[in-house]
Amino acid sequence: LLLIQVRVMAQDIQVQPSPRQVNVTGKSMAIPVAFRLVGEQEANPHAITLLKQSLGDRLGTEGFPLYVGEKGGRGVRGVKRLIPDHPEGYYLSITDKAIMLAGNDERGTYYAVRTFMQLFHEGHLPFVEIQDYPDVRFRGVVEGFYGTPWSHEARLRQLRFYGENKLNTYIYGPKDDPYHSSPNWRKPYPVKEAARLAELVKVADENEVDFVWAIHPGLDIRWETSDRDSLMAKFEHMYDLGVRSFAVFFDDISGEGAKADRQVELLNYIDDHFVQVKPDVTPLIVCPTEYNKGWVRPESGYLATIGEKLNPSVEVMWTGDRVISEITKEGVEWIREQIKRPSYIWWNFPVSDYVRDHLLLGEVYGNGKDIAGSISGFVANPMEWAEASKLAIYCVADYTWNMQSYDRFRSWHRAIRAIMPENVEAFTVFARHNSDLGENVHRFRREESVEIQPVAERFMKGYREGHCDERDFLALQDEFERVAEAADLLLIDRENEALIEEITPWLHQFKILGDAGQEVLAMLKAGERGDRELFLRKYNHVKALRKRSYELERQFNQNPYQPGVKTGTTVLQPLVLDVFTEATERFNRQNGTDLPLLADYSPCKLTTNVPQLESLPLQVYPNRVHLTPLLEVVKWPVGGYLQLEFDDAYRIPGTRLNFDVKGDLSWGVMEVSADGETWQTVALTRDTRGRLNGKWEDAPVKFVRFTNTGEGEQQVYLREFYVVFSL
Ligand SMILES: CCCCCN1[C@H](CC(=O)NC)[C@H](O)[C@H](O)[C@H]1CO
Repeated sequence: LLLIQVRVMAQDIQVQPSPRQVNVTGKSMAIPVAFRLVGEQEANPHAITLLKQSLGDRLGTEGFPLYVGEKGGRGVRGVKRLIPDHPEGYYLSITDKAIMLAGNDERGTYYAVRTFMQLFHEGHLPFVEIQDYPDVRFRGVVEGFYGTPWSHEARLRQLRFYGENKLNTYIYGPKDDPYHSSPNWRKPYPVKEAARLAELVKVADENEVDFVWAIHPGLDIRWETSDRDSLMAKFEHMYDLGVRSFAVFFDDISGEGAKADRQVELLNYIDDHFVQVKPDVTPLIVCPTEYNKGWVRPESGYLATIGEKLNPSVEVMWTGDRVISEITKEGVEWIREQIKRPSYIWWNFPVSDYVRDHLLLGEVYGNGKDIAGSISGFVANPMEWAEASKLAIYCVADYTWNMQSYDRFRSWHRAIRAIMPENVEAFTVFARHNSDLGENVHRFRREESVEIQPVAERFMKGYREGHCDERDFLALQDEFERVAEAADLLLIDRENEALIEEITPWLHQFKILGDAGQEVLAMLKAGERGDRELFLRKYNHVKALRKRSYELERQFNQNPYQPGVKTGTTVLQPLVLDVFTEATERFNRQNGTDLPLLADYSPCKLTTNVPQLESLPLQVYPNRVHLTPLLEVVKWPVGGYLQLEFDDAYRIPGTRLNFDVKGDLSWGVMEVSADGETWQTVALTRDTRGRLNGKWEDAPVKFVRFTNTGEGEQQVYLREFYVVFSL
């Protein structure tokens, strides 16, 4: 056997997640042409399958000895005391005598094989000894977001990805699956969906992932035996499909379902009569109603009830100090006191169901590296974009396996290489500028465009003071060129089509941003040189790009919450707008022109003869326009009208107004028109909260107005008035 003395250093050992203890001798050998497998009968069959898949026909009864198995198995007898005594721990050694893949348990053996497969480095096998085990017991993903649940194919890809990255938990809990939550949590899955879930369980097993099926009964559960029996029957149904891990989610509910003592009674019943009596079911998991510190009401005694009365074997989930928050040592130690057990972290990142127009592709950071001792699990709640979520999931795998050695940038960069090996540079540029959330209800923010941000700030400051720093100018131009290049390279990428399909709207938006950035800088230069003709050419091009950007926003990713497609919102987009505005204002001053500024572009403008509404600002979103609510009483005279005029003809799938008046609104009428001449009335219906809702589904219109056609002046509060429009 040719012993090639290729030097191998510890850092050459590229294993993901990073192993705990690695000793190298510095030597390596060529990969043997044949391996003699020892221990096949006793070892974890999934580990054997994986070995066979990776070694193929090299594996047989002759050749270099390859021992595999769990502690106590004959094949790994000699290294028993070297195997770390931790769940999922393993000992791996490669010498010129033999290869040893020894697990502390079945999953440990599987992970030893996973690590072994990554050591085939350029045709050599390094002589190495690894002792490894994970920091966190349960690691993975909770599909627990609002919005379109992941597809079956996306879930299969996820489970294989978890196997590769030593994640051992996938919790199925999509909020919008009617059989997970109301109204059908009591019903068995229809045949087709049941078969798909059974397949997911099988593929999860093969990848050593616990498939946890969660139920979300709290919206309409009644605390009677009939509903308890319904829930038990549903769990039996899922057990028959192969599910061996179960969860009950009581999050985002109020009323009867939120009562702690009732919840605990049900959970203990499930634990005593289902989990503990079945031979092979893992500990029950519950997501409590008070699942973050911000929502804890001490007088409710909710957490105290959980802590004192819930069976100690039940895992309790926790999202941290707030719904969306970084997980700190102080925070997990606080909750551990309350619930009298380690918490099972539900980390609400990279979930984006409250900023649906943004992609969260940034680094995973902000969580303590010293929390392992106080938590039992750590699962990430992802975006509805499964492939795009893999960036963060990869980093969570790294972080939860070996916290102390976790390096947020190195992990993020390795994630990019793992997900887009053919387009690392382009995807890095794209991810760098698609990571912050923008303003949002949870006030959770992430870094974005970190490298270019100081350059942009310094350049803009200088430009406003009258000088244009050439070096910064060139650096910004280079960055916008890279943005445009990255968009085009990724749009034609075929190595990960599922990912490209998810992010295509954002790639188009990114291309427009790259072009607009280059053009707005060219416009600035033309202005500096007094080249009017060129300035106007660039000015018009940027306006056109802006309009295209708006149209993209109205065409893709439509949803009732944050429709549209945002990219580079924290640094690059504001920079384009700032340079455009400053250069245009300067041009207007120098040439006595009044070229409108970009900010003026809007698809909708307001006209009214009600004095108090004249200067009412509009909140214009890609497919919704809101009137800013007014706190004072509005005096609405007879014949007074408020009119919205759009730049194009649109359908009006929804409109809502709320004047906070007790009686009906017989004095007012809502109408639409395509030409401002002939008008049709929109029927309005009052909902339970006194709001008037309407919609227009006939021919597209350009005008929407509301008029006081009554007998006298009305006094109203403009609480809410919005119109949803779409092409
Ligand atoms: C005002 C209510 C906001 C709740 C938001 N949470 C939900 C529940 C949750 O976090 N459970 C632990 C969903 O999971 C969702 O995905 C996530 C973030 O938007």
